[in-house]
Amino acid sequence: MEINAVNALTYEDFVKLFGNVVEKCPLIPAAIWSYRPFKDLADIEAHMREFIHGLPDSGKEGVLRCHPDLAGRDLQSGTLTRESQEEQSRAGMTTLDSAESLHMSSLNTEYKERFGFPFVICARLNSKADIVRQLSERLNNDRATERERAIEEVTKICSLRLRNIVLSDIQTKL
Ligand SMILES: NC(=O)NC1=NC(=O)NC1=O
Repeated sequence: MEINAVNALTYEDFVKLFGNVVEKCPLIPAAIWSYRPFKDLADIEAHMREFIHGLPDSGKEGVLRCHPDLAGRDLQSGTLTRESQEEQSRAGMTTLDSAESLHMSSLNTEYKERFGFPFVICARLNSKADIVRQLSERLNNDRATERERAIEEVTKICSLRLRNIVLSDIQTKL
């Protein structure tokens, strides 16, 4: 999708197209629509990143709480968003055996009890083993460090989802 086509989108169409680039947080694209015209895809990503990093700690934790657990309840009940479903299945979360599933759920519970928000990682950039290792390692962080680390992962997920939308549209156009 050409950047000037993105810039020409109405507010409603912009939020319809980019509404879930940050999981269940349409507020973020709704807010950065005001910064159009965007120079290019990287410019949109930069505005999204700035907005997220500019949130107060409570806002950052709110964004994290909008994320479904990896291999969690939403996956089991089939209520993940399309993007999350695709990301989680590609990271092997849909083919865990019962021991792995139990291990993930106890680590997720321990993490949530410690930090008050769910463990978030960019599943598309990590294997199943990476995810378990990161979850175990990051449990040792202090809250402030872990909040920033998790938000970094949110911005990676956002960038990949943004590219998916803008670049895949180009493919259908060609
Ligand atoms: N808790 C999570 O990290 N969830 C997710 N990461 C992704 O990349 N997709 C998800 O649903």
